[in-house]
Amino acid sequence: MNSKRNVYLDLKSIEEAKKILFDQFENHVTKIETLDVVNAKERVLAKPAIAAISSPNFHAAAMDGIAVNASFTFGACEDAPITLIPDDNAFWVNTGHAMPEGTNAVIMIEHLNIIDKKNVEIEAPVFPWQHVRKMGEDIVATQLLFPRGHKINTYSLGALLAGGIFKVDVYKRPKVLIVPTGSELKQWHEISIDQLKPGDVLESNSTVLGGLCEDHGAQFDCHPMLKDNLETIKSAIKTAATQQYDMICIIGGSSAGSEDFAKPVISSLGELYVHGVTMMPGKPMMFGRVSDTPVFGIPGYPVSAIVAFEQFAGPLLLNMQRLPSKQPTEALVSPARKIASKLGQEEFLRVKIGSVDGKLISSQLPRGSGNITTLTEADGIIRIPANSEGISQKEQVHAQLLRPLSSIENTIVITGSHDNTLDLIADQIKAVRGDINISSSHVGSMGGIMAIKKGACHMAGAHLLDPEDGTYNISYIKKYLADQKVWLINLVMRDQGLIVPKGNPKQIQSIEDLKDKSLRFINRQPGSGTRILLDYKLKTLGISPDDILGYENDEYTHMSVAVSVLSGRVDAGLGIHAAARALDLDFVPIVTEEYDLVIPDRFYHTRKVQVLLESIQTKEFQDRVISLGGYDTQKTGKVIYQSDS
Ligand SMILES: Nc1nc2c(c(=O)[nH]1)N[C@H]1C(S)=C(S)[C@@H](COP(=O)(O)OP(=O)(O)OC[C@H]3O[C@@H](n4cnc5c(N)ncnc54)[C@H](O)[C@@H]3O)O[C@H]1N2
Ligand code: MOO
Repeated sequence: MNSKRNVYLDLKSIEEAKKILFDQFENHVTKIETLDVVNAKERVLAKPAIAAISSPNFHAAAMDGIAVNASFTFGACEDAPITLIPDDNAFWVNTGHAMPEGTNAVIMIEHLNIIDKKNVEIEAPVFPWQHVRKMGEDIVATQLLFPRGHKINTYSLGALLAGGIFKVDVYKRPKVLIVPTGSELKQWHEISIDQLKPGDVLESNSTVLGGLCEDHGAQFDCHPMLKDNLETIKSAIKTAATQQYDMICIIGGSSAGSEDFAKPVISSLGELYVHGVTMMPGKPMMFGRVSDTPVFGIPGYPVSAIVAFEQFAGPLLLNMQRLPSKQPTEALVSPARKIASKLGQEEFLRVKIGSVDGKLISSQLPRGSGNITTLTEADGIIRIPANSEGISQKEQVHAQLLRPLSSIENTIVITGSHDNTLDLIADQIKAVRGDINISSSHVGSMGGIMAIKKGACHMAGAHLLDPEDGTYNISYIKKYLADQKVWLINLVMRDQGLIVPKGNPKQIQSIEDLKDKSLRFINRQPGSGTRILLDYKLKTLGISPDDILGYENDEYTHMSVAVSVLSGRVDAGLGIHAAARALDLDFVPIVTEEYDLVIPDRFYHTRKVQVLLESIQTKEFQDRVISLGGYDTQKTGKVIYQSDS
């Protein structure tokens, strides 16, 4: 360790930090360049676009037919048709032709009686300018087509060309240098997966931030990755600040660790304006100035990096091209459960959103800012203000939407117990219907039943054993969902058992073996079918939960139980065979259980649910399920029970 630890000097709110940023760099606007219109898509006009010519630039026939002077046709009727003589008092025209001298109307060919080559009759008069596109109808020469600041989209290209504008003056795209730092980082193209050692981290932020630069109209260069070394990073930033970059983003090393150098680099080379913003994720972000270039210290955690960029660097890049900040699309959502949040920092909470019974319901995703999937899984972001301790279940709140509402509305929301085949359904359904999505969240079987009761999902995955008669789910439906008609459809039969390390080093053969206090166990959360199964087994075997080391520690999915075993944190956990197989662990079978889908009748008959039910009955789906291991599909898709209330 060769450096002092950083401390945040003075945390700023997002608004305060933005004000400082814009006070400092408001006037940083890129230079102007002249481009051929055809190369100017997505660029921003630095000068107004004034039409050079009118469009059409002449009176043009709008239909195929014959051009006439309307006054010549007045008085024509069925009893007294008027004869037109082509090339004399009328002229054949096609759509788009210039109107011949002296004419001001077009009669469509289908309204003519063609007598012979020389004589054409009409039985009705026409009014002046009928079926004629007058000169300047669309664009008039000297008209302002677009003011400066207009972002040229595909439609704009058509208007510019039609208005005779072939070159435009646009703001240059800002150029950003992205500097990934961290001795632990490995480039994907320089390492194979099997060479990765504990502590190595695949570098991904520079690709993501580069993409975000482009989304904000900028270009980017990626600096080669730098080790955590103050002098190396300092020298790279010093050089970069003399080059033609409009912005520099140092990634990583923004927080308080001994190897976090962004802050000393910026302060020693220039001036640091802000270090620490009261937001989560992204708190340690910073910015300052080196030479005249804005330099950001972007936190290394992937979600923190994205939030920090989108809140600060992105808007500054837009301003450099005189574009306004992006305004996200929002919708009012109802949280499925109460959301707690820390006072004093504005939280960007990632949520899944489902549309159930016409109401948008949000369910919270994990908060970890190191987990990029909390964003890739998210349908929206709820911003919880710094002065709020959270959101109650009764409140409706605004969520920024990350995908279109139509796509959210076409999503089947599955809540409840976790099973690996739910991921297969999500993929399989896409093979037949690209517009239907699956969103599953894992809250345990009882959580799923309760979500159905509350109208918060379209279906629930459940495997709730009734110890009295050995049936699954039916008695729970009768007890908790007596007020509605539901269908119980089997998804799979699956093996539940003890997931143990490869080779089963502790020779665990049964649940009784867990009584050995030297064995560490990981449980599932209360209300999950697996937990109910364990409790049932313990009861019938006469084992007290106190006899099991780790009974009180729980995980939410089979896969996280398997990960706990793989990491060596525990010696065993109860879960499905497929989870053990997926991570190449050993498995001691305990029971074969029924995993079903509980579907309210009002959703059962909808097209999207029927598509799902059809897709689980295909051979392709069932073959994929079998290949996961530990599954039987003989009852898949069968109606197990139908309640009649
Ligand atoms: N004692 C404290 N520790 C931390 C604090 C704090 O206030 N006090 N803040 C935490 C918060 S909040 C955040 S956010 C992180 C920010 O960390 P750094 O910006 O210093 O980033 P690193 O430590 O370098 O990396 C964090 C994490 O991200 C990975 N990483 C870094 N760069 C990349 C990249 N280009 N691509 C992919 N992944 C990257 C890195 O390997 C680490 O795992 O600090 C907390 N700590
Ligand atoms: O800001 Mo950190 O991003 O809260 O994890």
